[in-house]
Amino acid sequence: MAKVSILGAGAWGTALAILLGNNGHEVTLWSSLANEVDILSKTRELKEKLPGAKLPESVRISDDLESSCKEKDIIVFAVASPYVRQTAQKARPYIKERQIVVNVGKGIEETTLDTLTDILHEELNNADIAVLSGPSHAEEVSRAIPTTVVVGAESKATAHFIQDIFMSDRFRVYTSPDVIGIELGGSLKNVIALAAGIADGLGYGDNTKAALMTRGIAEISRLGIAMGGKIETFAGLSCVGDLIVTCTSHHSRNRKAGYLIGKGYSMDAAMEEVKQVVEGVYSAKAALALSRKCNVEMPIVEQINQVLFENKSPEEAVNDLLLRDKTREYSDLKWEK
Ligand SMILES: NC(=O)c1ccc[n+]([C@@H]2O[C@H](COP(=O)([O-])OP(=O)(O)OC[C@H]3O[C@@H](n4cnc5c(N)ncnc54)[C@H](O)[C@@H]3O)[C@@H](O)[C@H]2O)c1
Ligand SMILES: O=P(O)(O)OC[C@H](O)CO
Repeated sequence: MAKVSILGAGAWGTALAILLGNNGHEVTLWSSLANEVDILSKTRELKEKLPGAKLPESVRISDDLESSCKEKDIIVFAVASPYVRQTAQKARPYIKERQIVVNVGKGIEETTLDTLTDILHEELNNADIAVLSGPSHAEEVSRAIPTTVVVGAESKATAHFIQDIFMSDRFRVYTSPDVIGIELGGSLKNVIALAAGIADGLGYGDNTKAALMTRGIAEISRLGIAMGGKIETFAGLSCVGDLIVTCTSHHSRNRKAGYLIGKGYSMDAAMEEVKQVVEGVYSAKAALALSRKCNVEMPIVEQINQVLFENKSPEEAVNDLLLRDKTREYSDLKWEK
């Protein structure tokens, strides 16, 4: 049995608390949001986000960061990306040397272009930072629906330690040394999921969505490899796997926001309607900035930015994608004659 603390009691933090509590670990679930602490303490359930999924009795709910961080084997960051840095700054005094910290959020900071593990490295010096990611909607994990994810860590020992703690007969965990590849796949797929949702909202078909998903993977892989990620990771759970689930699932917040934009909502109105964090909106500008910094072409990411932030109509964005200059599918593949 391990002592685990989860910082962030939204849908994902709560689903992981259910998983880890049922795995027999001593779990503390912390939130800075009084309404989350209140509702979970009173009802043991996040009724609006995960109806019917009860926390095991053993899970402790807390609003006290010091006791939540002290003497833990693992601290899990399940915080929406815009709040990761401030949460890490608040937790810093209570984090011990070489503390294992696992990021389970997905995003890139707009102002610094840092991944969430980069932020944790900067704010929690000397902690042992890892990432857990993959196709894993909280609505399904909280109901023990079979799910697979990957954990990335700098050392094999840390990856295996985290794997053992999270793994159950319904939650299979693979390991990988490619932390940056896992982070980028998980964050950038949200931007492509917005595009897939927009195509659905416009009433386009399966062909259009398959095109966006496949060319989206090409864009993510190009950037990811330029930033040091490994090609295999972009064909794995944290990229292709998560892209499939996010672009096709009725649970996806990113796909739903895109769908509403395709139906004519403004970005702000769509985010308001979804009511939960839409990470792709926060990562879209960062993805565009990274593509320019690394000199990597990302036409879908460019069009999504114009739709979100420059009032371009989604129909015009689709036309501009289809009418780009003719090109090869993969520039590395060349003819012999
Ligand atoms: N929901 C899912 O199914 C799921 C699955 C896998 C990964 N994720 C990722 O995990 C992260 C958390 O997702 P979630 O659905 O639990 O998000 P959420 O919107 O429910 O928020 C999670 C936590 O973020 C913090 N937070 C949110 N708003 C805040 C505010 N205004 N001020 C301070 N802190 C605030 C709180 O600690 C909150 O508990 C995201 O990056 C998401 O992409 C989500
Ligand atoms: O519901 P979404 O679109 O925020 O996606 C959540 C997770 O990333 C799915 O693995």
